[in-house]
Amino acid sequence: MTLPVSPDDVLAQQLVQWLPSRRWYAAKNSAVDGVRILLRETLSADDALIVEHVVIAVDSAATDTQLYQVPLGYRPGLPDHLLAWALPEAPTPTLPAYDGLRDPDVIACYTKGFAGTASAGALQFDLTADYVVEPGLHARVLEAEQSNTSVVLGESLLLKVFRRIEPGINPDVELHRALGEVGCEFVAPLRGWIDAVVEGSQTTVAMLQDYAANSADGWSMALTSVRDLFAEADLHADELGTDFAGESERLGIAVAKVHADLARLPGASLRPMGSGAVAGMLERLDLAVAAIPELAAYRDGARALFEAATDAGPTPVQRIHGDLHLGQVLRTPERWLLIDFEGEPVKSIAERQQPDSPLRDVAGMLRSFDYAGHHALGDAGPSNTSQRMFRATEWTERNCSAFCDGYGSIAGFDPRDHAAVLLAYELDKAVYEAIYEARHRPQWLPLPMRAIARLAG
Ligand SMILES: Nc1ncnc2c1ncn2[C@@H]1O[C@H](COP(=O)(O)OP(=O)(O)O)[C@@H](O)[C@H]1O
Ligand SMILES: O=P(O)(O)O[C@H]1O[C@H](CO)[C@@H](O[C@H]2O[C@H](CO)[C@@H](O)[C@H](O)[C@H]2O)[C@H](O)[C@H]1O
Repeated sequence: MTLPVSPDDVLAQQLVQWLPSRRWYAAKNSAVDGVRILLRETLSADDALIVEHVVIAVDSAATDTQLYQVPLGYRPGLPDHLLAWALPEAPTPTLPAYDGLRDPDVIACYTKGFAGTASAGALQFDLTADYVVEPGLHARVLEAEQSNTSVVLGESLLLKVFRRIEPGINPDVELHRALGEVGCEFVAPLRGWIDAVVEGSQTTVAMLQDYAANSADGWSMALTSVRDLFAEADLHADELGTDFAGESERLGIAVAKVHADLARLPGASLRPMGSGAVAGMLERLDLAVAAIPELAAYRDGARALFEAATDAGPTPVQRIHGDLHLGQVLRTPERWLLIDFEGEPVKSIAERQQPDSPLRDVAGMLRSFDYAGHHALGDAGPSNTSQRMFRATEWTERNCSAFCDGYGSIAGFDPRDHAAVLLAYELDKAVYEAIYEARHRPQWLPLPMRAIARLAG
């Protein structure tokens, strides 16, 4: 090998330029002031390929320091399909570096780590009892790159490499493990995880679980049903071949069963919604107003709705999913699975580990039915009073109702009987969505705006 890899200070500069264009980089709107390399572990090195597991701290004046993981590959000449994933060239001649999770040969180092056939260095690979991983599994990265990067191994396992990491155990691993231990059928079984010591703290860096090969996500299925509704001008939602209400009811049952299993974890109790929770919701609304000034008109209505929830008496609190929507559920041939228990990405891990109301998850699903029902309308704004708007709302109400029926049949209470609390969580979620859409998908902003007007107007 003739060329060296970039030294730490040069690699840090390359990453400063490269990070803002990554889908998984969370602080896109804040300038990166600097990158510090916290861990740089060589997993494999020969003349054709060097593999490094890199953990960095990203400093920015606008946000707290954030930690990210960047598995890197280096090759003397990058093949065409890796060029799109390359880091910017270094100022002095060095081996070209690229996002390693786009290269099956790099991923093979992680598979071998689980199989126990490669040295793991600073990374600690764990498998759940008696589980065995074969070292030669074919690797395929999931194209829909989201907050993290997920790789399918041998069409039977999913390796999710967390991008933004925080010290401690990641709730996705923690809750999948806890649910597996009590035999919950509504999550994909956890098979393993990887830890590293980062700045002195044990930190989860990746998770291995069963890959549900023949599954469809709830969002795509719901959209198919809505598309068919719009195509059949004479039919109501309940007359469609692709009526979704049966699935929504089964989904309600699955969510309630997961909640029942999560309620076995420490911290479950009955609690009224306190003034602290309302202050948090109003704080979030203030953030939304700063980004979308027209939301200021809903401040009084929102405050009244949030405060009504504090008078509503105690409701259960426990560990929950925390960011539940139709994109976080998969329909396998047998049942619904809930995925991605990381919680709301804007909260710290410590916040996400606090007991919270299961009604927050229910509200997340109700918001998602609202999104699915209305997103195909084109002009989804409040001015759309067409027949299609009427039918979209009919679809949404039908599926929200079926979901609550299913949930109530297991939970022992109907979420709609806690209307004041449920509405507060729906509004809080819509406010969160308004911030999310303004930042990432402004053309989707009318969806949460319409909900805020309905709930707090
Ligand atoms: N166990 C699984 N089986 C099959 N596909 C899965 C599984 N878990 C996640 N997925 C797919 O991977 C995508 C990303 O997973 P997710 O856990 O939501 O990651 P992220 O945190 O990056 O959003 C999901 O949208 C889903 O399509
Ligand atoms: O990436 P995550 O799954 O953690 O969630 C974030 O992105 C979601 C969009 O991909 C966003 O969800 C919103 O849009 C969905 C449709 O694309 C809809 O089903 C959800 O109800 C709606 O909240 C989610 O809020 C955000 O955290």
